[in-house]
Amino acid sequence: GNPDTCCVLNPHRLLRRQNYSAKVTATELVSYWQGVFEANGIPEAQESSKYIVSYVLGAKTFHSLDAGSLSTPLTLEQRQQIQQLSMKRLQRMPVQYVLGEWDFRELTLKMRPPVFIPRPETEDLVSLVLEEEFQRSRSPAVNVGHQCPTVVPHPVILEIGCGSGAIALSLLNKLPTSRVIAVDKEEAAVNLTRENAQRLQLQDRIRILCYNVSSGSWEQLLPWGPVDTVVSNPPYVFHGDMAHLAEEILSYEDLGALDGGNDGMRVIKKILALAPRILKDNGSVFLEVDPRHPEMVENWLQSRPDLSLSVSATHKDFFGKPRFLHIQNHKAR
Ligand SMILES: C[S@@+](CC[C@H](N)C(=O)[O-])C[C@H]1O[C@@H](n2cnc3c(N)ncnc32)[C@H](O)[C@@H]1O
Repeated sequence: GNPDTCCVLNPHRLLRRQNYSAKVTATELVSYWQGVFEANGIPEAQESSKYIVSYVLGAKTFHSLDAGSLSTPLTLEQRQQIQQLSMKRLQRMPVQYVLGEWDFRELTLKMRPPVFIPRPETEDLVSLVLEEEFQRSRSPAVNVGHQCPTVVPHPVILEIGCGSGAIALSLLNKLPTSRVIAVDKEEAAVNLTRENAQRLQLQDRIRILCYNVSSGSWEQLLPWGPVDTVVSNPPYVFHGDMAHLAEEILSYEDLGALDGGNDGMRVIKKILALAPRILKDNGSVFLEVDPRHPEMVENWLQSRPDLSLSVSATHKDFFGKPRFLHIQNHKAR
């Protein structure tokens, strides 16, 4: 076959042909690896290449590199590290796992397969919880009389399915008087949340438990008594849609983090059945869901009046799709 095509499809051979004493700049290496990724059908070829080169140069984004770093020839070690990381991307590993870290809101979190990589839309789920907590802290009901009108509440938040800890740790970071219980059924997720909490010095206000919402006993979730808020980005993909997910997801991420069963509601229903047992009166549940779910959840809650929960608001994601549910508890436990 055409040797050039052959080399592009086989980057080892192409790299051997490169002159290792040549001076190669960051900009040139970005184009080089972009070309290799494109020739191999790797999605987001340019972005992947930029992230890898920037990471090795100690920057978050290519955009943030100054003119000096862009024009300085890379060292052999840097080029070899870029090659090593790019080889992983060529195996369709998501760039977040390739780099081993990713940003979520203002935090940099460690990432490790197969623990679910936080998605950008989930940042909006965190914003909704923060808005509610800020509103509560301003509400006169939380003041404890004349002696101490400035007392702020100390919300207790439960996150179900914490993955890497993105939601739980972002909430702790923004709510300095809050405490969070973060649970996940997977040991790998619990360990990664723990590591991320420690790296971010947020370990003192969090309890991290291996807990399966389908089988665990609710008493375990109350180390600090009834909770103000339950938040979850549960597995909610309809089982029939799983096969259409990108190869990056199917090969590297834990599919148990995504597969919500036939109607995507398997774990959602477990969370809603648990919520009234552990929430304070007027406590809230915030869920990220599929756009088909808000109506399905409303119907299901109507068929379960015993849960005393109702949808109080549905919020849209940045594409205008209904993706976030605010559900409220109405009665004493
Ligand atoms: C979509 S991921 C969300 C991870 C993280 N909260 C985020 O937004 O990046 C769902 C998480 O729920 C966990 N999970 C799935 N089923 C569960 C169950 N029955 N009980 C507890 N956690 C569960 C998965 O292991 C996974 O970490």
